[in-house]
Parts: sequence; C-alpha cells; structure tokens
Amino acid sequence: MKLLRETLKHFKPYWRGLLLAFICSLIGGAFTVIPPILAGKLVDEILPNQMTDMIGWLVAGVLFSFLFKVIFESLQEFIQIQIGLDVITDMQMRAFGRLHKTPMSFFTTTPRGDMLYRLTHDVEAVQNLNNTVVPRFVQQVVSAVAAFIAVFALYWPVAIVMFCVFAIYLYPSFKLGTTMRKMSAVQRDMRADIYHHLQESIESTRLVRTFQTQEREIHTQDTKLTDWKNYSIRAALIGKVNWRLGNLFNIATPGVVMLVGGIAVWNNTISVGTLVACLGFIPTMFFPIRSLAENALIIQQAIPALQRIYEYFDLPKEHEDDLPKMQPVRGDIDIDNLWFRYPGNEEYVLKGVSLNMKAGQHIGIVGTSGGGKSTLIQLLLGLYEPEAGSIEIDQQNLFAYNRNSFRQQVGVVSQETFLLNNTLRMNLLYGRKDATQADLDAACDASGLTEFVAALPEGYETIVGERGLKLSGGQRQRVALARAILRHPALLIFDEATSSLDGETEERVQSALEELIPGRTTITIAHRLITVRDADKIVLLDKGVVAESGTHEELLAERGKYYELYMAQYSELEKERAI
Ligand SMILES: Nc1ncnc2c1ncn2[C@@H]1O[C@H](COP(=O)(O)OP(=O)(O)OP(=O)(O)O)[C@@H](O)[C@H]1O
Repeated sequence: MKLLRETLKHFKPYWRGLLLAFICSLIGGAFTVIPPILAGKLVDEILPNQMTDMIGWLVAGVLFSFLFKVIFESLQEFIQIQIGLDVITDMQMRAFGRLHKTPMSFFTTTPRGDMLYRLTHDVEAVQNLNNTVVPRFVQQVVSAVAAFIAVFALYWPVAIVMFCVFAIYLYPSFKLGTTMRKMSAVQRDMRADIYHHLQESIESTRLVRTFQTQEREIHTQDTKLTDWKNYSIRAALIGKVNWRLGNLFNIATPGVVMLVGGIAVWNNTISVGTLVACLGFIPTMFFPIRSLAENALIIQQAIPALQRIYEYFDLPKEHEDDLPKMQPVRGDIDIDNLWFRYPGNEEYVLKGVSLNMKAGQHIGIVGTSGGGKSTLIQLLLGLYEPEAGSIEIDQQNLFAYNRNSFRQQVGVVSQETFLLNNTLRMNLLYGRKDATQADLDAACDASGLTEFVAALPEGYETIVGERGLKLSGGQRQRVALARAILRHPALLIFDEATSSLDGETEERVQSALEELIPGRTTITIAHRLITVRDADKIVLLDKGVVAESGTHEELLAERGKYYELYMAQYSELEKERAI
C-alpha cells in the first residue's frame, strides 16, 4: 500500500497526461464491445432473415471498430510509456542525488555492488514493467470492464458465472504471486552479490595475479552462480505453474459459459446470437488475467526493485539543504574535545582531541599508524560528525553550516588520488573548471608536472585511463597536488601528499608546497617528520589522543615520543646520506 501511495505521488504532476491516456483507453474499450454484439446480430437477425445487403455494413462495422480501438489504445500506450519513463528518470535522479547527500558512513557500510545494482538493474526492472506491461494492462482492464458490463446487459447470469470463475482463479494466483515476489527478492539479492563479487574481482585483478588467487576467485563466482541458477530454476517453475493456471481458467471459462448460456437458449431465455456475443466477450474479459500470468516475472521483479529504489529516498542527509552557506573563511580552526568512533564500531578512534590553529599557520600532524590522523581530517571536512566535542571555523560551528560551502574553500591532497578516465586537463580542472591555461601551467609547474606533461605526445589531452592507471603513483599524486593548487583554497590539507614520490621529486614538491603555504592555513599529515619540521606547531596523535604538541625544537627538547620517532628516522636519513 505504501508502495502504491509513493508511486502515485510520483505520477501526480503528470495527472493531465494520465487523464488523457485514460480517456483514450475508455474510447478504445468502447470499440472493443462492438464486434461481439455485431456477431450476435449476424446470428439472430441477418442470417435468419437473409439480409445479405447488411453483411457488408457488418464487416465494415467490425473493421472500423478494430481500427479505432487500435488508434486510441496506441495513443494511450504512447502517452503512458512516455509519462512512465519521465517518472522513472525522476526517481533515478532522486535516488542518485540522495546518495550524494548521504553521510560518508553509508558508503563505508554499503557494498558498492548493491548501490550500482539499485541504480541500474532495479531501474531497468521498473522500466521493463513500464514499457511492456502497465500500458497494455490498463487497456485490458478497461476493455474487460466494458465487456463485463456488455455481458451483464445481454444476460446477467452469464456475467455472474464469469465473475465467479474469475474470483476462484484469483486466490491461487495471489498465493503464487506472493511466493514469486519473495523469491524474486532473494534472486535479486543473489544477483547483487554476484555483481559485487564480479566488480571487486575485476577491479582487484592485479592483487589476484600477485597472490595467485585466480582459482579461488573463479571458484567463488562459480558457487555463487550455481546457487543463483538452482534458485532461479525453482522460481521459474512456480512462474510456469502460475501461467498454466491462467491458461486453465482461460480454457475452462468458455465451457462454463456454453453450459449456462446453452441451457438459457434451450429454455428460450436468450437467443443464440446473445450466446455467441457472450462467448465473443470471453477473451477480452480474460485478457488482464492472462497478461498478469504471462508477465508475472516482470511484475514480481519490478515490485521489490521499486521498493529498493524508494529506500534510497529515505537515506539520511549529511546536512539539511537550507543550512546557511559559510562565508569566505580566514582559517582559524578550533577543535575542542573531539570524541569519535566509526559507525558500528565499539572502539573510539578519537578520544578527546583538541587542536587550535590561527589563520595562516602551518600545523603538522604526525604519529603512529592508525593513530587517527586521517580520521581527524575527515571530521574537519565534515564527512563524519563527532559524538562529542566541536569544530569551529572562524568561531562558527562547522555543523551549523552547509558543509559543501566550507569544503569548496579547502584543498585536499590525500594518500589516495582518484582520477577520472578522462584527459589530464579535465582531471586537473576537476575542482575549478574556469581556470585559465596560465593557471594550469603554473599549478603543474608548482607540483612538478611540467616535464611529464611536455613528454606526453598528447600533452594535457592524454587520457589517463581508468582510475588514472596509466600514471604512476607519484604522477597521480602530483596531479592531485596541482588540482588543489588550482583551487587557491583558504585551507590546504596534505594527507601524506608526498608519500608516493621519490626523494628528489619530494624535495621539489616540498619546496613548491612551501611557496604555497605562506599566508595560507595548512595542515600536513606526514610520516616523515622532516616534512613538517618547519611547521608552526606539530601535533603528535597516538591512539586517538594528542600525546604531544609544540614546535619541532620544543618537541625534541621534550625527549618524548616525537623525539624517539625523529631519532629513529633521523638515523635512517643519516644512513641514506652515507650511501
Ligand atoms: N571507515 C572506517 N571504518 C571503521 N574504522 C576505520 C575506518 N577508517 C579508519 N578506521 C580505523 O580508525 C583508526 C584510525 O585510522 P586513521 O586512518 O585515521 O589513522 P591514521 O593515523 O591516518 O593512520 P595511517 O598513518 O596509517 O594513515 C584505525 O584503527 C582504522 O582501522
């Protein structure tokens, strides 16, 4: 019922078109009634009275009835398919739009295969229903009602008999339909799982080959496919039983009508022509039933698919659309007593983290692996909300504003760089489409990309491949760097931004960064402490707490964890230099 209500809500804006379609199907339905009545007249009046001149008129009447029926029903079908496609596109866009507004936690807990499946296969299932079943079904129901009224007017006991047969058929058909719907939902989940495995397996092909797990991958896919196949065979069997049942009733009805109508003719209650007309209406009355039985699979697949698309409409929003936009930020950041754990996890990743920085300062965040450095940045970007504590940007609570308006002012270069399968130019301009060629060249220069671009036969127009696979890790990271530089952000965040670079390139990029950093609030997460030694303040995060903070010199003087880490790395650097 909720499904129907929700669906009707989507169709509401199109009510005029739907009304027109309905009027067309009513006219088409009226023309359906004419041929059987003319057949009755032929038997009762024209043939017994040898009115041969009437036969031509009769044939013309039948032909024109069919012609008008086809014209009006085609019109109805066309209008309805068009409206249906409009509605489905709206739904797909609404679900997709909602995905982009839902909190990040959704993406870490939902398999990608499931999301893709909903927005592709589930939408296709609904489209299939819209294009092939619904428009014809509406016509068939209208024609069946018209035929029922005509039979009722001709000889009502036959109409009652037909109605009873119809009612008897409905019960088993409803039961089978419910089973089919449940089975279809299971089949869909199995297919989504197969899809997910396929996608993951293909995407991780390098990993699979490196670890020689091809056979395991093939076996897993084989098991999943075999389970799905066996289940599908059972579902198909039930579908066939349902279809045969429809056929059975379709065949049995004329027999029952002949019996009841034959007795009435015998008793002179009705004429032979009336019986012929009643028999002529049977196929029309049973069309909707046959159609339901024949298209049961499409219907049973589309209903849960529709439900799953609607589920995305109710996804929580990261923030409300009407929140005010953050004005241009200066860069003062106050993080106070932040407590956070990932959804579904017991363990806190951040345990009372506080951090203050003034506009224009450079803060380095260092610490042990898994200490919570990247998580802190995710919270600062408003991608997750803390359980307790606050984040203020220029003395304004970040979560009281539209977070996109803050993110627009931040340039992030992270450990993982996502590149689109497009040209290098499009990837560089991703965050700032209006940048000039001079801006682009300057950003590439600052990030050490100029020589690389010059060496490419197609320069900026080179396609970088899926996820940038045609580039090396270091090249990808430099593209990310150039992207961030191009945005001229008020706040720059480097999360292991130079981790994939060789020593020489890192030095170049580092000096480019230093040129960029003055006057700009900057946060640098680094494993190599040398990267942040010139920062105004260095914070050492250890197991979710700020263990130490101060300048490089202050922290060394403390002789604590920072000192230990630095000495460990420093001696390595010494060794490197010695080589
Ligand atoms: N999406 C997630 N869901 C659940 N736990 C997560 C998620 N992301 C990170 N964690 C956990 O949170 C902790 C902190 O991770 P985080 O990436 O913030 O550490 P980090 O200090 O940046 O580490 P590294 O220096 O190795 O990059 C880790 O224990 C990690 O397993």
